[in-house]
Amino acid sequence: MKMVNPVNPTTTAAWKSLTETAATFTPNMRQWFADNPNRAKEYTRTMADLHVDLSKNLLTDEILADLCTLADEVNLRERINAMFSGVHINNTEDRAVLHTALRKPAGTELVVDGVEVVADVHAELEKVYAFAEKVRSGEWKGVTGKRIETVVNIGIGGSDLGPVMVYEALKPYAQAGLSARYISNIDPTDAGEKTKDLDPETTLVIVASKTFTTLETLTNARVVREWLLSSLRARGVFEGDIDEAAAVRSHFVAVSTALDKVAAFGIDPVNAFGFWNWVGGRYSVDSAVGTSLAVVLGPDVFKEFLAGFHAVDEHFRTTEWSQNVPALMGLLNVWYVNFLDAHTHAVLPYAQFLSRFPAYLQQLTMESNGKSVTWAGEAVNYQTGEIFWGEPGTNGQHAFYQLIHQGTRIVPADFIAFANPTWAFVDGENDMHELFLGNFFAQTKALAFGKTAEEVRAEGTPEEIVPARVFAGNKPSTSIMAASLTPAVLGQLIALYEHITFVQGIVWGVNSFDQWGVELGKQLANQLTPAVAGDREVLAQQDPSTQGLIEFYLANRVK
Ligand SMILES: O=P(O)(O)OC[C@H]1O[C@](O)(CO)[C@@H](O)[C@@H]1O
Repeated sequence: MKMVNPVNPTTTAAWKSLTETAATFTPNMRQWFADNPNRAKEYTRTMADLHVDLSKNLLTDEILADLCTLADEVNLRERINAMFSGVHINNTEDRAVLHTALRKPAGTELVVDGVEVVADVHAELEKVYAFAEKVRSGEWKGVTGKRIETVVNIGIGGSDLGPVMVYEALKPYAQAGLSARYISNIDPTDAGEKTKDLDPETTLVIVASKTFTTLETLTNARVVREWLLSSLRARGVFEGDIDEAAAVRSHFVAVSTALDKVAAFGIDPVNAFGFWNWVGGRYSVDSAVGTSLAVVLGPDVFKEFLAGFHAVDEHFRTTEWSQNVPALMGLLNVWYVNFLDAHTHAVLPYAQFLSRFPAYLQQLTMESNGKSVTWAGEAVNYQTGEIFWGEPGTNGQHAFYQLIHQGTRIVPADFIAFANPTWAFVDGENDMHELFLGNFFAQTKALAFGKTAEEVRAEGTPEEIVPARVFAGNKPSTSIMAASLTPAVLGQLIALYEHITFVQGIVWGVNSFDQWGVELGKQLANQLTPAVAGDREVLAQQDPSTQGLIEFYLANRVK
């Protein structure tokens, strides 16, 4: 089925109405909450295990109604159905977009391009789980007969950020005696630091790359293979019957859609786990790309994680807009970006274990929606994309929150918190988690309601510094809570943001599933590398700034 051209959102009735509303919009959260004691209840939604309070957003019933109309006017429902049914909505790569099929329960069906994909997904998952169990039980041994203690995942972008974020988030579920590390950067420091205290005999390397052509990943894989072989050589491992090929077979497995390239690298195709070109890299943590997680956290945890995604998929696919959490959050973001001139979006998890979640979301949202042409190839005449960023609370409170509270910009913020901590400590009389959550509740309250000049004066503040101590309030935030950070809840959170990203992409009419914007830099890096290695002819072809930088490098490099 051919993709229908997107609707230019600025031509819709809802867009016009929202533009009119924005022109005279003077938010007053204090008033809104005073006028309607049910506001919190009326703007709170439940989705699977998530409790989502939207009431501290710059939102009225009228705006909400217009946003829902906008969703209809840009045909969001049809687009959702197109994605879930396998239409090639990634039109610049002529691919279906089916990360939602990765978490469909076994036994359900989905035929795409003549193939029953759910059966394929589960066959591959079973392969990953069987391998994971072998490593976990000690049946899988290193070449010298020792059981595996450390799994090193080598990948970058979607083949790294998802697995490392989930590993950090769900660490308490790791099997005792097993841990994971993640090498991504082509900066030699990354591989150097991550291997320096590792025992090669108990290390298993997973090379994860959808394309198996990514410079960083293949370079790191070669370097780590050399580290492993040379360390084993130094221990005399290859002096008897064991050869180097056997060591690579025992210590290297791969995850890729390009299994031929995996074999060329020397990894036994039997130890390669596949996925499909209809899974975008940034949407792939729930495929075999999560093999490190299945090994260290276990297949049961991984299954629970996938079930979390699926619960949100079903909510998103079947729920009307006014109750549909990903749709509402995506539409709200459009309201902020296109009508209230917000440029960035903060994600502030009150959970140390979610420290990598903002970085994960940066790839998800910015690689997806950082586009300036529509999927029909037309230049857009409105803003797209949002700059996602953030750090766990409370750390951020002592760093950048100042700007969110009192700066001139509007920074919509998503707060994420859990009723139960992973670690419990008591400090004197105080339960530490209560202190922690007290801060979370306080921040969203301060942002919404601020502090007036009268309130500042009433505290005895000298008049000349009253203005500096006023908090304007009306700073938008969404609070997302769950009982605990479980595998299912984490799957729900990821799927929530995947679908928020989709909603925004549909309103903006962009293809959220290609990433041509990363290509030019890769091409130029290939062209420039000889100059960096000292090739004067290639150097002379560069622009003066690039030449100057490379000259500085050549003059200062100590080899
Ligand atoms: O898994 P691969 O093919 O190595 O790609 C890694 C990452 O590189 C990108 O293609 C960007 O360069 C991402 O989209 C992807 O997640």
